[in-house]
Amino acid sequence: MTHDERVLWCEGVEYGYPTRGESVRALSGVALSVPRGAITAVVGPSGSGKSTLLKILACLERPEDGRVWIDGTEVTGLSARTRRAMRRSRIGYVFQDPADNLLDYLTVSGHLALAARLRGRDTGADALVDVLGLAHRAGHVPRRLSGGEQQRVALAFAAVGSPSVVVADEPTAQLDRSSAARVVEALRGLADRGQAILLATHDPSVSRVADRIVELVDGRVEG
Ligand SMILES: Nc1ncnc2c1ncn2[C@@H]1O[C@H](COP(=O)(O)OP(=O)(O)OP(=O)(O)O)[C@@H](O)[C@H]1O
Repeated sequence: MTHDERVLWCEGVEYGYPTRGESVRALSGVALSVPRGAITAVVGPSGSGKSTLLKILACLERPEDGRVWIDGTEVTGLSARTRRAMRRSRIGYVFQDPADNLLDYLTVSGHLALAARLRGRDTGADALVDVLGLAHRAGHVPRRLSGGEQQRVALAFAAVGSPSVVVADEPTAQLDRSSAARVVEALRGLADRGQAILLATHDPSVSRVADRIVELVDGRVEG
């Protein structure tokens, strides 16, 4: 990967969770780059640090040490307010549970309009609805949608306005096989349109379509 292709990267990331007595080391010296137009999958055993790494890269947590860059800006030292603004405009985040991603009272189109307003741009919202196979669901609220459709709405919400990166933590974990397959297709469609995607997964059907695999073991990148 050339340096021009990467939109998000980190070096020397360290993180530990304070617990009574001693801290649980979750990440040690992690370096990673995420290029545009590709799916980067973080894989590894349960507890290896995948979710922690995604939260740090998405500016939801600060690392204890190490640095993170988004579009060439080093974000670890920025104020909480600037980090929030960075997150809103440059990062789309998809949580594992569809219920955590959507608002009960908003339709699919309502979600896309809200995402465009929050991000300050609405480029491609209509095309996203098509790419993600949601056109026939535009007027529906989440409870009228299947879990897989809800995750595709969450992906659309995350991708409106083409943020620098869409980050998805185990996006298929709560889905059956065929719904998961549609979500995987949707992720591929977004990447093929140039979107950078970073995800964590246990699901081989997801890691199979990834362009790059990063394996974490005990908080370190393998290999
Ligand atoms: N809030 C917390 N307090 C204390 N320890 C935590 C906390 N969250 C995570 N950890 C620990 O940090 C390590 C990394 O956890 P993390 O959730 O990042 O792993 P993961 O690879 O995403 O796991 P999974 O695949 O099970 O979701 C684990 O040892 C975990 O027990």
